[in-house]
Amino acid sequence: MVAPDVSSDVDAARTVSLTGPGHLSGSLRVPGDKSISHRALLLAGLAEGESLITGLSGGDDVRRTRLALESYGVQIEPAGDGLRVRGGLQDEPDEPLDLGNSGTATRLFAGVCAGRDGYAVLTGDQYLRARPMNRVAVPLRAMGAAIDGRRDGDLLPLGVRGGRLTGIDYDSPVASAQVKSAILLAGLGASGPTSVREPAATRRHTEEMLRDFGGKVAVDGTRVTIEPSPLSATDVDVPGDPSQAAFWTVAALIVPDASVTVENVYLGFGRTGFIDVLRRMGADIDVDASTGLIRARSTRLTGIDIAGADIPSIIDEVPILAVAAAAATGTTTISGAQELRVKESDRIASTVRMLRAFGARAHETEDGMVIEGGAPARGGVVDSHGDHRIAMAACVNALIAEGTTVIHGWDSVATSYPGFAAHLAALSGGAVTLSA
Ligand SMILES: O=C(O)C1=C[C@@H](OP(=O)(O)O)[C@@H](O)[C@H](O)C1
Ligand SMILES: C=C(OP(=O)(O)O)C(=O)O
Repeated sequence: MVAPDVSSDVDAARTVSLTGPGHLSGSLRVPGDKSISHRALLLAGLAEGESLITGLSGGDDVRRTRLALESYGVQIEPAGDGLRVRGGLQDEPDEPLDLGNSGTATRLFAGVCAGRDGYAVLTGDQYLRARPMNRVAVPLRAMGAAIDGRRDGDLLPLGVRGGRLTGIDYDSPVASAQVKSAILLAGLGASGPTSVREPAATRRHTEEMLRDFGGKVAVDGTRVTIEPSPLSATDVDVPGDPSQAAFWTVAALIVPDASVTVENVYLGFGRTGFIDVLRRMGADIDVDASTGLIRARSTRLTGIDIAGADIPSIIDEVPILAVAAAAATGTTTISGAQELRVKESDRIASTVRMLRAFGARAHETEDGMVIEGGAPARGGVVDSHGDHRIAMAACVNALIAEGTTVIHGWDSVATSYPGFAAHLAALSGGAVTLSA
């Protein structure tokens, strides 16, 4: 069994190379779920009392949430394998909040800052500073917060002057758990109830965990309502990240004679769409929901159509599913995925470019891509465009490519999965290693 978060020197390398084809077998645990880690720390910070949070993602994104809470005066200390968080935020942070590469941390903190009677500045790295923030700023302004930023208030750095919010009933134009979460967090301290309705159901971590911390949350279909309520401390043990398990699942399916088991994975609502999609492609995958186990074995995959309704539950898995599609027989069409254009990179463009670097036949459409599977993969040169998921997807594709693959921008992987390279080395029995 390979443990989560085994860092290696290669994690910090700007450029790596590896040579396929590789062999793959064994079992592992992936890092703690990133979405749940952000929320566990944040809600513990907002709650009255001390919470012990274990199993956290060791990636830089979650570290940014911890640092932002500390800027708000929250006491956070190591305790065994976890962190002990003593809840209680000051009205305003002592310094600008630098959220690094994390869209989730930024949007969730926008909601927290809006609910506090103080001033906060939110910023991040060059990729985050290009991502849209009006999707959260618009509803938070409607609740009474004053929010401004570059490009008509849409881009970081954002200045937020919060406090004295009024509850709203908001119809979100975008299916986004980050938008939903920002509004619910702001609603915690508003006068009156706050509701948000999404156009399609997204991951439910915020509403589920708010309840665990004593929040008054009601869910009616795709509409969530929060009553202003104090939170009280509770311990959280974060399960493994399904979005990271997806890389090893696809690797096991496309590498000949492979079998990989991932244990202790979160398999709750809105996160297992990649398993459904892969099964529709013919994949041999076993799931044991009671232990969070996913086992995948080499399978001949077939191309399918992946459309709008599938997208929210695979929103972060499209780059690795595209690798599976390129290895499949037949054509895969992905549509209704325009949200991918505003992730860490434009993931429609960067995924298609990555596939083409391996000799695959793929092209962009406005809201997705078309991949004609079956072309033999040959090693190529890939640029991650600063996007961890493109770098990891390229690494998996390299396992079935003839020759050497070079990946520029590998260091982005540390935002979510330090130790990915060590896990690959262990699963391949030392046969595939990344060289810096
Ligand atoms: O709420 C969350 O934790 C996340 C929601 C998704 O973003 P959107 O809400 O922008 O779709 C996802 O892409 C991101 O990695 C994590
Ligand atoms: C989109 C992602 O994260 P975030 O929006 O938090 O930067 C991701 O991890 O794929």
